Amino acid sequence: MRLPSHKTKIIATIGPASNDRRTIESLIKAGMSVARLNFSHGTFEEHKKAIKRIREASKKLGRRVALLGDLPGVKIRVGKLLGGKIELRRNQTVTLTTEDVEGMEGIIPVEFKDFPKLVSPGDTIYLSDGFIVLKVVKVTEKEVVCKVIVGGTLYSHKGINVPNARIPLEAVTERDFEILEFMIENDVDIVGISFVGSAYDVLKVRRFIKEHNARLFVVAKIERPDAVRNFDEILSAADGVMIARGDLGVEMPIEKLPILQKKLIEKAVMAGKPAIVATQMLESMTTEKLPTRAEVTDVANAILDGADAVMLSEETAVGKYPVDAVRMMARIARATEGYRESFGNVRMLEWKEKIPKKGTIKDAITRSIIEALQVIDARYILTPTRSGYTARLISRFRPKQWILAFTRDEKVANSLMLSYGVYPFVVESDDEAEILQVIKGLGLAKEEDTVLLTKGAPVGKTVGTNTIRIFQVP
Ligand SMILES: Nc1ncnc2c1ncn2[C@@H]1O[C@H](COP(=O)(O)OP(=O)(O)OP(=O)(O)O)[C@@H](O)[C@H]1O
Ligand SMILES: CC(=O)C(=O)O
Ligand SMILES: [K+]
Ligand SMILES: [Mg+2]
Repeated sequence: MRLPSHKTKIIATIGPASNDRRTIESLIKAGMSVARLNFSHGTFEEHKKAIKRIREASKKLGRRVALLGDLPGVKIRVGKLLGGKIELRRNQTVTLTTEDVEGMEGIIPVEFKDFPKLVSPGDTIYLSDGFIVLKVVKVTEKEVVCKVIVGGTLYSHKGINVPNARIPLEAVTERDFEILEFMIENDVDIVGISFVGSAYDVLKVRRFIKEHNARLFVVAKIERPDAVRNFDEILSAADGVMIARGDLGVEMPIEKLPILQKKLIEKAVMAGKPAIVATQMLESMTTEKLPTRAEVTDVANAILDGADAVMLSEETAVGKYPVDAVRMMARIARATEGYRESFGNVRMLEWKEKIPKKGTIKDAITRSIIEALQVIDARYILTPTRSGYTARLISRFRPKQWILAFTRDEKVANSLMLSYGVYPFVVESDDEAEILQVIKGLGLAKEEDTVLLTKGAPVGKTVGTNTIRIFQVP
């Protein structure tokens, strides 16, 4: 086999434009590591088909792909519009209604009965990730009459944001738990929790997963001010985080996004938890064959900020060029990754200094790995890992070598598909001989290649990673 040409993980959302066998295979070949199913859209039937196709394609191509299920959460949405869309013009009067009607010129149905209670005259309402802006003029029991401030084309089921409203709802809804059950039954690997406000929201999902004897890697989506404020506790409760810039860019002043992105990524990377950057990364490729300069630069900068993974949404869900979009991300990643040490925010040699000088065995091992990599020209870092933790700890330092992770557990392997520079393999036993056999068998290494292997040799009761071995492949 050949390892991917890029170490940054690429997440692609599967939707009407990509939910067929051929496109899914092409997405995998182009470099998709994780397929995202957005349960805000589509039916269980469609998602079920997507899951089956992805699993089959991944098997056929011999390329691991993890499944990320994204929960809808408390997002308020536009209902169904006649013909799928309506035009909104500046200064026009439009009525948002909670009645169950199809939308048309001047009338927009809202899928949330208490919507009129959330707003008062003078409030600003954002539609479609903020592309369309309305000002509230009048509120009645079932209607909110607005004036269009910024117009545009509105599509069915687009999101509605009212940044200052206190939404009197739990972040994780009853509907979310039904979907979570579907994800568990259908063997999804990673769950994305939308509109997390505090660690409590994450722990509720964790408890539900545990009660169902399931295991899902839990990603907290940071997309409202509360989540930014409570980021540290959310990060420690979750397995990974997503900077969901679509909603975050409406819920917070948009100009704060760039610095926020850098700060949050840095914290997540240091904690050894994958950081995903999402939304509008190659937005113009939804309709164009090539991205803008600004988009290419955005992807590259997210990588230099230290992101583990970059995500495509409508580009691959409903866009005209889903495969080209993934291919483009892979190209940008490949061209950028080599410059991490000189231009990046997460630099191995600087980060090494953040490891406590008086710390745990793991700290000592991590430090030794980095020292060793500076001295020898190793081909790979070979890491047996039970929970994925060791592989993620090493990934934090973004070595230029691939970290090949070996685990007995399919779920752990799939969760590692989110971590920068880690390529996971499922093995029956994680002893050295088997690992060497696997990599030689796959043609990844040849005799006399130098490799660095981490091990957990029993010391008293400890069986965590406590040993490194550097040797040439026999
Ligand atoms: N099955 C589908 N999966 C994903 N997106 C879809 C699907 N069908 C239609 N779409 C469109 O593609 C866009 C994808 O963007 P994205 O996945 O970011 O969703 P979103 O609506 O912005 O919601 P969220 O903030 O929950 O992710 C959606 O806004 C929607 O208009
Ligand atoms: C991905 C997502 O939910 C957002 O950007 O808002
Ligand atoms: K969602
Ligand atoms: Mg969102």
